[in-house]
Amino acid sequence: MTTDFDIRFAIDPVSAATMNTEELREHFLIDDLFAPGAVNWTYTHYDRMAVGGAVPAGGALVLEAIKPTGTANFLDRRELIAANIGEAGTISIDGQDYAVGSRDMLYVGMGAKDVRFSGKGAKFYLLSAPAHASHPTKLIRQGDAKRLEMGSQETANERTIFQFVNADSVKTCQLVVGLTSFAPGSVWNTMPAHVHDRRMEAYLYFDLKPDAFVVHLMGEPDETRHIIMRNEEAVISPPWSIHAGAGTGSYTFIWAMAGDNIDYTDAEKVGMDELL
Ligand SMILES: O=C[C@H](O)[C@@H](O)CC(=O)C(=O)O
Ligand SMILES: [Zn+2]
Repeated sequence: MTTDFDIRFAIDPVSAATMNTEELREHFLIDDLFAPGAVNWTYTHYDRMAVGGAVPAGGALVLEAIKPTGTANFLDRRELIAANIGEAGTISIDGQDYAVGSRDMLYVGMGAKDVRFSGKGAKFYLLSAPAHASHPTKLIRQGDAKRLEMGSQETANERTIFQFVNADSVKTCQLVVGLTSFAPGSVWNTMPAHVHDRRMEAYLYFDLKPDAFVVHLMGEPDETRHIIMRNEEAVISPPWSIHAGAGTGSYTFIWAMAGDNIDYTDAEKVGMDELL
C-alpha cells in the first residue's frame, strides 16, 4: 500500500480573483483521491482540514501518519470521518471492526491508534480536522441522519440534506459532515448560495455519469469563478467563498466543514441579486 499527500496553502480572495482556469484547479480542485491500494491525502491550510481517499481494493490499508500532522499516529491530535461511497467495507479501530455499508459514515475520535480499511468494493472518502477532545467512535447510517428538505422542482434545486453529524446525534470537535441528494431533474445545489467565514468547507461530487460534470461556483459573491468537476472529484471552499453548483445530470455530494463553530445554521445568505 502507499500513502501520499499534497499540501494546499490558504488562498486569499484578492489572489484568487487573478487566477486563470489552470491556477484555480491547481489550488482548489482535488482530482486524485481514489486510487486502488492507496491512501491519498490533500492537507489544507484552511482550518488544517485534510481531505483524503482510501480504496482497499481487496487488501487492507493502514491509516499512516503523514509529515504535516507532526505526530506519531495520524489521529493523535485529530478526529476523522470516513464516508463509504463504494460497496460495503470494514474499518477496524484498535482491533474493533465496524461494518461500514454503502453511504454509511464512521466517526473516529481523537486518539485512535490502529485504523485499518478493508473491503473489495469499498471506497472511503476521508475528512480530518484537529481535535481538542476525544469523542466516542460512532457508526452513522444515512437513516440516522437528520433530514432537511430544500428547494423545489420549479427552481431545479429540490433536494434532501442529510446531516450525518448534528449536535444531537454525534459529538465532534470541528467536523460537521453530511450528504445531499436530489429529486429527479433537480441539479442545483446550495442555490440560493451562502458563505460562512467561521468554517471552511469541502465538497465531494459523486454518482455522476462518465460524460456528466458539475459546474461548481466559487469566489466572493460579487466575483465568482467556476470549476468544471467530474465524478468523484472534490473541491475546497475557502471561508470567504460561496460554494454551489449545477450538474449536467444527476449527482450526489458530501459536504464537510471545519472551523470555529459547529453550528450548521450559522451562515450568511447571499441574495440572488447579489451574485455577479
Ligand atoms: O454549509 C452547508 C453546506 O454548504 C451544504 O450543506 C449545503 C447543501 O448541501 C445544499 O444546499 O445542498
Ligand atoms: Zn456551506
